[in-house]
Amino acid sequence: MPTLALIATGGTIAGAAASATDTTGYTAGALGADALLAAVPQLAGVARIRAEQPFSLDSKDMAPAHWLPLGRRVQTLLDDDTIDGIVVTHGTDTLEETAAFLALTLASAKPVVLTAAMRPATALSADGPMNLYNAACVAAHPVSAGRGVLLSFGDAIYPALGVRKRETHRLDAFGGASGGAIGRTDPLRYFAPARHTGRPVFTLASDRTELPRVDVLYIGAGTPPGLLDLMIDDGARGIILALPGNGSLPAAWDAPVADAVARGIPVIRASRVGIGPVGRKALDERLGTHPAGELPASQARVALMLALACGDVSALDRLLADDYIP
Ligand SMILES: NC(=O)C[C@H](N)C(=O)O
Repeated sequence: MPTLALIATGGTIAGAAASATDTTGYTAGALGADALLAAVPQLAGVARIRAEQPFSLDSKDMAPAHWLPLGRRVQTLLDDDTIDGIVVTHGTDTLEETAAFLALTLASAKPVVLTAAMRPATALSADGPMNLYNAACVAAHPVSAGRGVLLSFGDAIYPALGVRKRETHRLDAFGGASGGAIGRTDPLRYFAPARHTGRPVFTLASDRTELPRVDVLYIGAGTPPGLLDLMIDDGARGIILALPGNGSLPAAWDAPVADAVARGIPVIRASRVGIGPVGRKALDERLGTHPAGELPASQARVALMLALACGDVSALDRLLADDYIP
């Protein structure tokens, strides 16, 4: 029987409310890993599970200061010959950021599977127990090896890079990049490859405690381009523009963006549209911007933080190239 490490970090999957019908007024991260495991005795038929709880957070409060030790701990467990795979339970709100961080920094062919829930553990028809069971099945199965970091959620399996929360309340809250899910857990099967398969794009120094600041700026019709300088003057070292459509830059932004790039501030063109790629355009050559490819703005931000931390902004173009992520 395989051995899995369960790293519980909080979230609604570990949430508790005063009543079983309350799915909004609950405390995320109220329950520990032992309670999550106790709710799914069927896990005993899937794997031996060693649980640990580095923190218990509502994921809205997750930050790079949590990603860094989490990533180091996951890598240590991956390097342990007695561990066959890892399951990370997490809140849904910033799961896409943590997933991207792990996908871009871990080095292993062993499965690393994130999961979460939309209803607290105390709710009628809580989705957490089945999501946890499925995530353990995914992490324990050899067919999941070499597919990089995955999200198992709502009977679907997504590659970490490109995944995004797309619904505020529905149980199938996540969507993938243009290609969507690469597998399902009803039953477990894969029908598409994952292109990012566990080789790290960025390798961080082991004593790092923070990442360079990168901000996301949502561009509405008529948003003043002067905001760019305000963010840079306030300390942003890189900028993600969440632009209309397929990453269309309003003409008034051309000069300020070119100026920011000339001052050494990398700028990534992402989209404020929920799903779909942002490909390279002639303006990227002209202004020195990078297209986000299939990454949502939230994950492009993580990628740029890592690129700046490693002094390797050119890695972004390899990472974000249109053909990199399925
Ligand atoms: N569904 C959830 O997990 C939401 C929760 N606020 C969290 O991200 O921790």
